[in-house]
Amino acid sequence: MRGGSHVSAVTDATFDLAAGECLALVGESGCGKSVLASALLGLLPENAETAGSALLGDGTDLLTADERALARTVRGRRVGLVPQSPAAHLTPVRTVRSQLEETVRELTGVRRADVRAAAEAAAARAAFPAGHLDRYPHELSGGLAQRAATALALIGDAPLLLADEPTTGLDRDLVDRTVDELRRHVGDDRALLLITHDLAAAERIADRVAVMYASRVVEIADAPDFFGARGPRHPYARGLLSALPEREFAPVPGLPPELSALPAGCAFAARCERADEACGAVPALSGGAACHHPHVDVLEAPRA
Ligand SMILES: Nc1ncnc2c1ncn2[C@@H]1O[C@H](COP(=O)(O)OP(=O)(O)OP(=O)(O)O)[C@@H](O)[C@H]1O
Ligand code: NI
Repeated sequence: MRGGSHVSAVTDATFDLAAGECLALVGESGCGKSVLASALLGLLPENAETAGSALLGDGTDLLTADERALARTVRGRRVGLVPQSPAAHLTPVRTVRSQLEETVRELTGVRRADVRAAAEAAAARAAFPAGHLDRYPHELSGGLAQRAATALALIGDAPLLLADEPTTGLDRDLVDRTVDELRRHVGDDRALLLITHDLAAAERIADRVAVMYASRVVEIADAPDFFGARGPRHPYARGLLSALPEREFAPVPGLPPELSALPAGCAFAARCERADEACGAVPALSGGAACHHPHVDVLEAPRA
């Protein structure tokens, strides 16, 4: 892509997401999480190549649907997005109130007389202070822009909501409040894909966890298993969890490979104490982990 080189940003990502469910997608910076979200919105750059499919419940394939259909019937309506860089998604020349009201008019059947109140209610859901509604995006802190973007994304009540790092720049209380609100959005009949670095936020609201490493989904697990005594199966996922301050606070040694120069076999092998010659071949995702030597024991040091 950039400079003519080819980046495999997402490979072998297979998962499903049912109504009523929250899946947290976690993994280090640059592993391909946001590219995956872009693919699910039909927002990949023109020169991107895709293979496979990303199906909505009615069979619409988000990877092949034409741009007009995506813009008219999918984005915002059936697939909502809390973008990773909200500042870039807010319209610079319009106040937050005016953007919220426009989205209410576009995506809901609210009567004209009630648009203002509906916009204010959306702001309140995302803990965006009413006193800042008449500000322009450049007058907002990062955390406030984040909350404005979350408020906008909640308005359409989309059956699938993608939240790409929705808690960046928020302190712990607001993180909890924001993810709880996103979880409420799911209810019984909507789904949430929460992309996050914040494993505590994932533990708080996710039903399942998908771990991405160097463009691949390397583990999918039920959240209570993943965070509980059983622990993750994949050595990388175990390492991510152990790196948490409230656990062992020991980072995974080494760095992930460049996605433009992925090794032939398991991309984690170079950092993995379990690696052997079997790892020269890419492991398939089976039994919840893409690993030749998954952990089958329980975590040695369960949480205090
Ligand atoms: N438009 C693009 N052109 C070329 N490469 C890109 C493009 N967008 C993303 N990439 C590359 O794809 C890879 C995955 O990027 P992505 O933004 O999905 O990572 P991420 O997991 O979301 O990271 P972060 O946690 O930092 O947001 C990176 O190597 C990035 O440089
Ligand atoms: Ni990202």
